[in-house]
Amino acid sequence: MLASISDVKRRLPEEFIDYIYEEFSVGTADKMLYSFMGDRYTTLRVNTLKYDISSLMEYFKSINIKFDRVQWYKDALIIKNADEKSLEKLDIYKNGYIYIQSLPSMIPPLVLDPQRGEKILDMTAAPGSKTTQMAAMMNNEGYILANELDKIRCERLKYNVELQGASIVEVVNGRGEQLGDKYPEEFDRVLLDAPCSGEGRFNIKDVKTYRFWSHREVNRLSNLQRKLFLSAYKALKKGGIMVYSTCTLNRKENEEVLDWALNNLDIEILNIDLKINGVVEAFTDRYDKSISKAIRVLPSKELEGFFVCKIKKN
Ligand SMILES: C[S@@+](CC[C@H](N)C(=O)[O-])C[C@H]1O[C@@H](n2cnc3c(N)ncnc32)[C@H](O)[C@@H]1O
Repeated sequence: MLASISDVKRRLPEEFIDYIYEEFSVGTADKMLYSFMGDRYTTLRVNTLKYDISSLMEYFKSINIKFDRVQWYKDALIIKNADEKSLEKLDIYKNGYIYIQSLPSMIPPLVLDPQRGEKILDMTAAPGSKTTQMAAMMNNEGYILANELDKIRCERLKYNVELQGASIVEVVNGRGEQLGDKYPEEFDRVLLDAPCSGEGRFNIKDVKTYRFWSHREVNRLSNLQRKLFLSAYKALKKGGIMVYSTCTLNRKENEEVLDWALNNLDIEILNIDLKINGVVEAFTDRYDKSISKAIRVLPSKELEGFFVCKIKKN
């Protein structure tokens, strides 16, 4: 039986649903709730270290896999008639020629824009979607330190880095909070794709996505995100660029972390140039107006929810 919006309201935490209707217009909130029914198209990125988009499209045509291109990213495809499981059976998957990744998750590396030869820190990196994307963007020239706290996820990160042939990546297992003191002002760019409450990826068919949500957990994460932000700031060279991103919707883990950072650190927020449908400005009603340069990807049938901000250290 098909799920309905009342199933979404019944299954997700009531306080979370109330929050969505308080923060967004009824029309937008309804659309977001529809998105929590799940069932998005599978999307992927070609690994340009091993393959290229033209060959991939030719190959998919030859095996009758239908796809759409993504107007803001030439290396990404939306797959119309195959799911993740069937793509995983293909040799191009097993050999690391493609990486299955949601579209919004591809945005933070595009915004960070790592350059060949640079030194990059990926502070919370597993399972490595963005680490491997950055290594490909840099054509394996430069250096990426990819850190992850969770031991099991760290193994997954190592596996993906290896499979994708991302040879400039060094994987380490530790607390991101400690890296700023360990590597002061060492990196040209830092990605902080922070641990978060994941509200943008809630799916009523997968209880793991929302089971642990609570206001208390959101507050805990907001505190952790500030510590990670401070560490990322310390590890960044003066004039360096960092990206702060989450896949969650609430203010505490997004605008409020930035507002805290603007009040306590010497940073400025930069414009994001990508033109993506379904993207809106961050909230500024209670915060520094420059926070409007950060973007919110609203969760929809096409995209999971995301928050992305580009920051310069002065
Ligand atoms: C949003 S996920 C990262 C996703 C990853 N950037 C990607 O694109 O594949 C956040 C990661 O942070 C890790 N983490 C949580 N607390 C951490 C900490 N204090 N230091 C470093 N990593 C942490 C989590 O285990 C999780 O793997």
